[in-house]
Amino acid sequence: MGFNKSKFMEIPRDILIGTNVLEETPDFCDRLNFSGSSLVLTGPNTIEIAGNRVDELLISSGFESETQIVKQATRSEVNKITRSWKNRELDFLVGVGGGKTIDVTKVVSDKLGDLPFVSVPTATSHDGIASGRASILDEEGNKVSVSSTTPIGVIADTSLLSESPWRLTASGIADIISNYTAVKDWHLAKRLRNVEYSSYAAALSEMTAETLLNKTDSLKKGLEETSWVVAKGLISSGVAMSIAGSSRPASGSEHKFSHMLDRIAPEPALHGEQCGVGTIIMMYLHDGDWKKIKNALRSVGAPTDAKSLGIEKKYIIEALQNAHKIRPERYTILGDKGLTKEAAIKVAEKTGVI
Ligand SMILES: NC(=O)C1=CN([C@@H]2O[C@H](COP(=O)(O)OP(=O)(O)OC[C@H]3O[C@@H](n4cnc5c(N)ncnc54)[C@H](OP(=O)(O)O)[C@@H]3O)[C@@H](O)[C@H]2O)C=CC1
Ligand SMILES: O=C(CO)COP(=O)(O)O
Ligand SMILES: [Zn+2]
Repeated sequence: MGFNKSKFMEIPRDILIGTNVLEETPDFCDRLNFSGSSLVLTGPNTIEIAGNRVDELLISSGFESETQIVKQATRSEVNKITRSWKNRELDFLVGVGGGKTIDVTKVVSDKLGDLPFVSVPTATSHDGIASGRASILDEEGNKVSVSSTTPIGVIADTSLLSESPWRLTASGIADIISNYTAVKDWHLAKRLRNVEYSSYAAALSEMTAETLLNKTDSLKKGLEETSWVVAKGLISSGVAMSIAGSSRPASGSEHKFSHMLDRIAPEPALHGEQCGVGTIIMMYLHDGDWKKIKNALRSVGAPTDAKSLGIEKKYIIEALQNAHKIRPERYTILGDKGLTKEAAIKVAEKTGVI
């Protein structure tokens, strides 16, 4: 009989971080006592950036390795990959790419009987790098956050990460900053709805956002130091989710807003970018220092309004009106009824988002 994963506080066993550490992938796999056959799951672009290199390194060190491209983070993609590999000899998985690829790797690992896997982010764009949570689109096209396998190891190559497009890094910074309102929402839900709350997870999440916010002036494109700082923040945020056993410490009303934009906007922006703009608005609703959030996002070049998100104002308003319908059991500042159209316009105008 399997254990109930929600009772586990799973965190990665080993995290390798530093310059050119991708080259140490086979040694890292040895250290994790892996042997035999691996499957490298990677993205259509990231296969060239790191996926093929990981595959080559494993093969040249005596592992058997095959590669498969993950096209999208959907349930059908997960099922397709699982079906093709479930009767094959596989000892471990390696997820190489952005948030979507790593999320799919987590769920495939879960479906293959908790097959151990290593997370190899190619960008510091999201805080799922080290967490056991995954966001997957279901058959109706709705994003669902599921508990899945936590990576047993993480390889964060700061030289590779520092060469990724700055837009991805800025998005990851915004995903961390969004912890501010996620924690405020969680605390509110504890007071009003008596929900399960972890002070440790909340404190870690908030401290991670605070630490990064105080460093935004030093975060610069192409600087390896920046990749170190952001990667550590993303890992720390992932650990907060593991302690909580849910994404609560890193996902509140601002994430609901982003998930709703993913559903309704014809061309959504990046996950962290949308969450960052959501944080400005939700901070305003919480009567917090939303200007500080906005200035920090602006200073790293992350979007702060509809125009820089590349999303028409009407979708921002629609998303604000409907965000509360995402995962309705997760109580936030948006309440059970959400914002009226008038309130949505008002808050978006006041904060300069539209
Ligand atoms: N599990 C969790 O706790 C969390 C999950 N998420 C999820 O993660 C996803 C967001 O992740 P994000 O990384 O922003 O989005 P994607 O995974 O969609 O990646 C965005 C794009 O960047 C490309 N890319 C990645 N690395 C590089 C690089 N080094 N150079 C050039 N291009 C690169 C990807 O390539 P390619 O096409 O090859 O993939 C992709 O085209 C969302 O689905 C979100 O829900 C977000 C936060 C937390
Ligand atoms: O994006 C996340 C944390 O940053 C995960 O949150 P969700 O559970 O809302 O997908
Ligand atoms: Zn997020």
